[in-house]
Amino acid sequence: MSSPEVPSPDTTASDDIGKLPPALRSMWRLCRLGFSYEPSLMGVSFVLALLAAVPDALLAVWFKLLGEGLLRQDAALLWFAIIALAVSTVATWLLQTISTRLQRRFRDKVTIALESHVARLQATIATVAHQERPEYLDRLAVLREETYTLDHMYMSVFSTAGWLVRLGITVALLGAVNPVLVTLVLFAVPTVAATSWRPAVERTAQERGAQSTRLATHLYTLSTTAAAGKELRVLGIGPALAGRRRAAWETWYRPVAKERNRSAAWYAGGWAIFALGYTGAIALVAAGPHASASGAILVLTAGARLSSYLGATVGEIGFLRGTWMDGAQRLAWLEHYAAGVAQHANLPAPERITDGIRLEHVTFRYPGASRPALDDVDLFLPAGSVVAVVGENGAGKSTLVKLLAKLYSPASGRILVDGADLAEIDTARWRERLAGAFQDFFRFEFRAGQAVGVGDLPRLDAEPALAAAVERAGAADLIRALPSGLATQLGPTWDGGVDVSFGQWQKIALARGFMRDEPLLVTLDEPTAALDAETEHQLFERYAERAHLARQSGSVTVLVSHRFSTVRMADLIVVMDGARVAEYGSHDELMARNGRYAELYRIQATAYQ
Ligand SMILES: Nc1ncnc2c1ncn2[C@@H]1O[C@H](COP(=O)(O)OP(=O)(O)OP(=O)(O)O)[C@@H](O)[C@H]1O
Repeated sequence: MSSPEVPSPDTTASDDIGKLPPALRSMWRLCRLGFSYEPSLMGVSFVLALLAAVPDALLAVWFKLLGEGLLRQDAALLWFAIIALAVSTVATWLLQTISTRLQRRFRDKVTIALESHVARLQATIATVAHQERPEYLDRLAVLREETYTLDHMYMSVFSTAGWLVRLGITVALLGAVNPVLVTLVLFAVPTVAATSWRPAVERTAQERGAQSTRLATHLYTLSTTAAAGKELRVLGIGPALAGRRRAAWETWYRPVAKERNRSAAWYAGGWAIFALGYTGAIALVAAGPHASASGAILVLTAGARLSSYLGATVGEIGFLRGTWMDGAQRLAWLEHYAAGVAQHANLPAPERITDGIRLEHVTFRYPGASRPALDDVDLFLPAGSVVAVVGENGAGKSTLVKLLAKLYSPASGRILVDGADLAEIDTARWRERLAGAFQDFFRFEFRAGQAVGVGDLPRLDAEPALAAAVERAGAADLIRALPSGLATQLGPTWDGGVDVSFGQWQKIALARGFMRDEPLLVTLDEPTAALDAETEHQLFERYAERAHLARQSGSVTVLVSHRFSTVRMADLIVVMDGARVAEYGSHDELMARNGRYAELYRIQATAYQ
């Protein structure tokens, strides 16, 4: 089955992340998505939910006949009513039970499919802005919570359809006693309106405070996890953090509670109106012009059921309005955003780099930032070279690396790979040819071999490749010292898991970055900051040597480091200053120029003497 079309958000919105896409189309799309995962289970569950409603709603008729049989002393009618009551009750129970079991199965299967869909979307969006910008994070934080409840949506749709069938039959029965009774439905309108309006109002208040909830969750994680444990205790800021968490939660909760109280008052008012109508209906049938005992029995039973059916229907509609509509809209927005970011780049990555990577007037500003992180950068990174990037904190070094990895696109200017615009090269294929490691690496708590192997997924368990990567990263001693070598589980919270030091985690990250054999670009963004200067120096000496031997592959290595002893062995050194390239050249050239590099180099050399 083809994937349902994704509704596009309202791009006329002034807010630059765009409004959520239209509600109905998003909800319909989510239904079709569920159907595309499990068509038969969904179809059968739906039909059974409708069928189960019929005998349940007919109970009022059998009660009426029972009353009539008793009043008329009609044994045949009495027995018919009794058998019909029994059959209806058993049929309702049986159909309901089968339907619920099937719905659960459907729900379990769809849950995992939907969660995987959302996770895949977020993890594969080509750029990282959605994981760094507060507006995106707030929108996605709500979606992440809702993903766990989206599966309830399908159950709720089935139930709502069942309740509507019950309502339809009940209203028809009431109409048969006295057509005026159909107007009872009108008395339910305020309740239905209040119920469907309620979640939207509450949701808006929740989203307005989403940043405070994120802060509260962040502070809770800080207070309860090991990562921040030491600092927290040494600084003695635990109680202050707990206080701030409480305050952040209150900031979120106060307006939400206010909205909840306001909408609850409207809701209660709606129900009071229905109660008035119901009382009037009973009075009309029991004491009106054509009063009859059996009519009164039917109105009493059907009317009472009407109110419970209505309660259930509006409850489901309220849930659907809240979760289905909102979740569906957010999901459709995420899909649309992912498709938009996918950039229709279809050039393949080159087999090898023959000339080099050229940055032409590249300017980039982070969304919301007042000044550019890269400003009119012109640079040539020759094929087969090791290029070191140095500069003060915030000079734009990591940003340069992020642009080369296509995690962001330049606002203006171009990055050319052997003359081909990087923007035109398919992002996934470019990334397949990247390797490297970052200072803010991730600790993959897998088996050590897999924590390295994910650096080149097709060779996840390929022992020779793992051993080579470990050797390149200078991590062989570390792996040997682990109780089961590459098979050792990392992370103390897992069964038999071991913890390793920060520097050792960094070596594992580095080995992961060295998994790919023939990358076009290797980005090493301070990947050895946790290692001592001597170890880093030896590591890069070996690395640079190997990079020079493999020069003919054309691979370009970009190394960001603050250690000039490491930097000096690079073929080309780029000095960044205030988002611009201040100078570049080899170590000897830059020393001879006696500029910024020479000054920084001497300061560090003196400090180490
Ligand atoms: N995700 C982001 N959102 C907004 N601004 C950012 C983001 N990342 C970096 N910046 C800003 O962009 C500028 C360049 O940052 P970048 O991380 O490239 O510097 P850097 O030279 O790598 O610094 P360091 O040596 O400290 O790692 C800085 O002013 C920084 O505050």
